[in-house]
Amino acid sequence: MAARINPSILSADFVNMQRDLERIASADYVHVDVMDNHFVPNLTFGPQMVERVQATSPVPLDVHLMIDDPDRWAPQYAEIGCFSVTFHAEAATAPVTLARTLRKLGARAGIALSPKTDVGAYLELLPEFDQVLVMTVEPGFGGQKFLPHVMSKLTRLREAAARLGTDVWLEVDGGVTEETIGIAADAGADTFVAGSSVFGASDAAAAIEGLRSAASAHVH
Ligand SMILES: O=C(CO)[C@@H](O)[C@H](O)COP(=O)(O)O
Ligand SMILES: [Co+2]
Repeated sequence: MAARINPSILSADFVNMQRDLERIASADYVHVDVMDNHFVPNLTFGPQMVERVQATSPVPLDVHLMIDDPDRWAPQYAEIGCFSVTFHAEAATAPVTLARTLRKLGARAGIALSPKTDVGAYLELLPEFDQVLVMTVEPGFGGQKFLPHVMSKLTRLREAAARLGTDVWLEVDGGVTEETIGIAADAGADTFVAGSSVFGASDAAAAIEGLRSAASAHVH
C-alpha cells in the first residue's frame, strides 16, 4: 500500500500561503495545525483561515486541532467541509460522541494522542474513529526531534485494528524525515505528516516523493 504524505502548513510562509499550497500539490492531504495558545503554547489560525485554505488548496485538508474544548469547536471544521478533523484525546470530554458528530457531518473523525498519553483506553474504541494521530513530538511546534519511544503505541494500534477488523488510518506527526519515516512505517503507520522536512527543502515535490518512496518500502 502506498504511504500517504501530508505536509504541514505550520512550516509554510503564512503570507504566501497560496504559493506554498501549490508547492505541495502532489501531496495526499494538506495537514492544518490549529492551535489556540491554551492547549498548546502557540497560536496559528481558526476556521476562517482554514476555510480559505480549503478553497485554495488543490488537495483535501487533514485538520489537526490542538485546542481546548474540541467538543464545542471541532464540528465547525466538519461543517465547512474539511476532509478529516482530528481532536486531542487529552482535551475532549466525550470523544466518542464527538467522533460520531464529525462523521455525521461528513468528515473523517480522528483522535490524537500526545507522547505521554497511553493508548490503552482507546484500543477497543477504534471502530469509532477513521484515524488515530500518534504524536511523535510534543504538540505545539514544528522542527522538533522524532521520539522513537512512542512506536510501541503504533504496534498496539495496528494489532487492535487487525483484531477488530477495522480499517483505521494510523498517522504520525512530528520530526518525520526520510531518516525516521521508515521507523514509523515499520511500527504500523500508513499516514505521515511532515512540516519542516517538506517546506525546508528547495524542491518540496521532490521531498514529498522522497518521503513517499522511503515509507512505501516499509508500509505493510
Ligand atoms: O502538529 C504539529 C506540531 O504540533 C505538526 O503537525 C508539526 O507541524 C510537524 O512539523 P515537523 O516536526 O514535521 O517540522
Ligand atoms: Co499536526
